[in-house]
Amino acid sequence: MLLAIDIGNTNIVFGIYGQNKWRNVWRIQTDNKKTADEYEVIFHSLFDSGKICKTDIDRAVLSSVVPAMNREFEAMITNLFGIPILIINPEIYDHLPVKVLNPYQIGSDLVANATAAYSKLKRACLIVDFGTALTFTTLSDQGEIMGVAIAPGLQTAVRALAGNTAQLPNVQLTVPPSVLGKNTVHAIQSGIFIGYSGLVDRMIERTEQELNQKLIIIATGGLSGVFAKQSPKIDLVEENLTLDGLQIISHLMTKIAR
Ligand SMILES: Nc1ncnc2c1ncn2[C@@H]1O[C@H](COP(=O)(O)OP(=O)(O)O)[C@@H](O)[C@H]1O
Ligand SMILES: CC(C)(COP(=O)(O)O)[C@@H](O)C(=O)NCCC(=O)O
Ligand SMILES: [K+]
Repeated sequence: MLLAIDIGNTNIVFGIYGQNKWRNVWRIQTDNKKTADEYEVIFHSLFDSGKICKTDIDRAVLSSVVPAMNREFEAMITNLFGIPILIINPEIYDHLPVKVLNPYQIGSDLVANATAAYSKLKRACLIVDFGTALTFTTLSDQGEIMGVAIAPGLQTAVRALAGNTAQLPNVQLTVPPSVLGKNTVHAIQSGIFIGYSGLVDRMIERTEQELNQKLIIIATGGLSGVFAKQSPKIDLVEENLTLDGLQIISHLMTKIAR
């Protein structure tokens, strides 16, 4: 079975894939102060509670957009499983079904997302990833990554407001009852949630205009489920898109190595 790990700026998502499905998926906080030993304890206890036998895992694949954590994770995987690790990096991009035009200036999570989306759809699409950053990655019918747009994620925007003002609190991101906030919490929820739905719609419209074609819109990332419910332009929500991409890349690279 495969262990796939996606280190994002807020969360580390990892899963075990075997017999064509994700058997378990976990989400833990990203903390670059934790050591390999500490992550080993966390992985060990989650595997135990998921009744996953360590010896059943024979391959690992890792995407990280927090480079400072890579060494600890490599050490952790080696200590815990003693198996080979594939780290997603520009040197393998030539082997992928998607074409990466600027390999050194794109996050490996976005490449994994693109690989999963294009492998599933085989046509032009736009991936909206609601993570720490809100990213838009567009693929052509031929699988070329046509471009990326990056905005602050919703929670990041809320944190920035709370951090840079004396009187605004951190609020939970839910849909407000009205655009006209009647208290501080609703006012922020309105500005962020309704404001961002305009941002997302505009990015989709503008991308479709510039490419002069309709795109399939896929949402992923922490807040995709909450957001997609009130956004008619989003066609699909794929919670595990990044992990799916990692699984596909691992499968491909294992075949090539044989
Ligand atoms: N299951 C969830 N339900 C609702 N919000 C979530 C969930 N998981 C993450 N989030 C929120 O989504 C944001 C981060 O999303 P995530 O995709 O985990 O980010 P990253 O990939 O940058 O680590 C955070 O604001 C977090 O609070
Ligand atoms: C855009 C991102 C910050 C998104 O990260 P996330 O929100 O998933 O934590 C990440 O993909 C990244 O760090 N990309 C590097 C982009 C570049 O080198 O141009
Ligand atoms: K991510």
